[in-house]
Amino acid sequence: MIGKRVLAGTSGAKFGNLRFATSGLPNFRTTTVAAIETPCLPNIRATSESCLPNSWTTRSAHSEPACLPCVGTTTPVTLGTICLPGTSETSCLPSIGATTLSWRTSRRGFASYSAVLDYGEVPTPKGLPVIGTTLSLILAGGPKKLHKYIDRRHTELGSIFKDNVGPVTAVFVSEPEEMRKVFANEGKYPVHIKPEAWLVYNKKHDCTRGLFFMDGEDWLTYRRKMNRLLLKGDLTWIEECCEASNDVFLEQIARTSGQEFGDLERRLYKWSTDTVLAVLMGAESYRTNYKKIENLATILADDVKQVFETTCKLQLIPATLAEKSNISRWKTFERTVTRALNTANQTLDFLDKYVEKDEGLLVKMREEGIEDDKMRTIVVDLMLGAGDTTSNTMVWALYLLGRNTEMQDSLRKDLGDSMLRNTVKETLRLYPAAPFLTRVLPDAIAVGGYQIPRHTLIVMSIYTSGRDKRFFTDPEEFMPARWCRDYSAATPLQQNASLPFGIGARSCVGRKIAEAQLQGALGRILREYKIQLCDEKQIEDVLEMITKPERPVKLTFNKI
Ligand code: HEM
Repeated sequence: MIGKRVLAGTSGAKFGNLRFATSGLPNFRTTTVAAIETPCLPNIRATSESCLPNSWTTRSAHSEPACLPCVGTTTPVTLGTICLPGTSETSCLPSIGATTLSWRTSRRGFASYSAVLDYGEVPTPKGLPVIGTTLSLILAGGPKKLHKYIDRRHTELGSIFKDNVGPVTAVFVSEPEEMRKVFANEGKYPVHIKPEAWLVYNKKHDCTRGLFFMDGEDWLTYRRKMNRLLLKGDLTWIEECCEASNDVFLEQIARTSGQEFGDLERRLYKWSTDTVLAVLMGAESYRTNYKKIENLATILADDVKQVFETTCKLQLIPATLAEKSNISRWKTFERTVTRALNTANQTLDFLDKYVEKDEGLLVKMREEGIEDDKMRTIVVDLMLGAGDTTSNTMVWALYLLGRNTEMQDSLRKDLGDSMLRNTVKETLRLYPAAPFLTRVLPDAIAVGGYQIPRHTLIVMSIYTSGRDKRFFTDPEEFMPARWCRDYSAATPLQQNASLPFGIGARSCVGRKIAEAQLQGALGRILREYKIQLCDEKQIEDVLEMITKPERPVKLTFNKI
């Protein structure tokens, strides 16, 4: 009579390794007892048509919600005994992975039971002892293909599974609602994972770093201040700064119009660096002094690119080991980071001299009461961190548009803000710069029907959720129009399925800068030029810290 005990029990009552959360129970004491006594879950489907008093819905971690038909009888029926792990009939629930069992009666409304399975039940790929599934990852193409490997695992094991990636065990989640739940439970000081090589460097050189590396109260204090400056209120000033750096970029395009726009990636790093410098100085100071800072901006952009490349080369080796054995890759990385930090510091001193008006982020940060040393730390990190994501997103946008000249034509006919926003959104859906977002939660949480202990590394598979065909028809297709408000498929679930900037308190603080920069530049390029790829062959995406094209994109801007 476990069912009865469940009904009479309270929400969260635990039986064996199952926990039941209940809702609406008082109404169901009599009618549903019999039904609740019955469900050996795998049998529900088989017997429902003839036996269940009303309509049932089962939702499992692995299957779509399925509504079992109403059979029009109101007589409670006992089908058997509930199967619970730890009782004599133990095998049913874990095998189906059911998480919620809910039912509806004509007179009494709705109630549901959630069965939360133990952490040990989280689906796990078969792996070898000690090395876990590392071998499978290597066979799938290694860390560069990690996002594809994880995507395949989701297809195989469902929207939640546990895997060892190298020495780390992580729970991967791809269901939008469950990802939201993780963010909603991230606590006051959300914790994300930082690249190990950087942590080792910071420790060795006693180097304090910006927002991405901060934690606890220190992070919250400065994050709130930066939110006020970069995400809230009237942000037209940011658009003006982006316009100023886009002018420089568009001039370069004009000079090379009709020929291959060589060194695309490097030039886009420079464009992203210019944008950050313009934001720091303010649009007018940047325009007036651009020539004076141009050389330093070029050196900084190249340094940032190299930091990124040398960090990627350390991806395969545990950084602590690389540092201890002082291998040449570590030495190169260390040298490159030190140089980039010096260049960024030097650039900041230089910029400060040329801020002429009461404008720009440097002035605003001082007004916000951010102390000079803290400002330096935060700003230097913005210079080092912002280049990769925006430049790379621009490469993908140009590639996707270049492959689809008809799309370019149709966008040109309706080049309003919303279409440009949709184009950036769609680019990031297909190629999210960060294909995984990480959180380590302060408390245990039920995700996807499993109890995840506190401090477990939870990885949100943004790449997989953004290509989920339940939310995006023809998910591999580049279709900016799918984000139009009147497009029938644009649902809140879609919004949650594509989270390139993350969500919640620790989401990207530079989002408005990135969007203004990308939308502004794409609008001007599309208005004035046709983007033509030099090589039409499809380019695969690889993971090198961010989702990148596996070979350089080559293209020409042809004046319209
Ligand atoms: C397309 C461009 C960009 C994308 C896709 C992107 C994406 C992200 C993501 C996914 C995070 C981590 C969120 C998390 O852990 O939940 C993040 C954090 C961050 N981003 Fe961006 N970003 C972009 C551009 C920028 C730019 C232009 C800046 C600055 C000018 C910037 C500054 C930061 C900072 C400082 C953090 C750390 C925030 C914190 O830990 O509080 N990002 N970004």
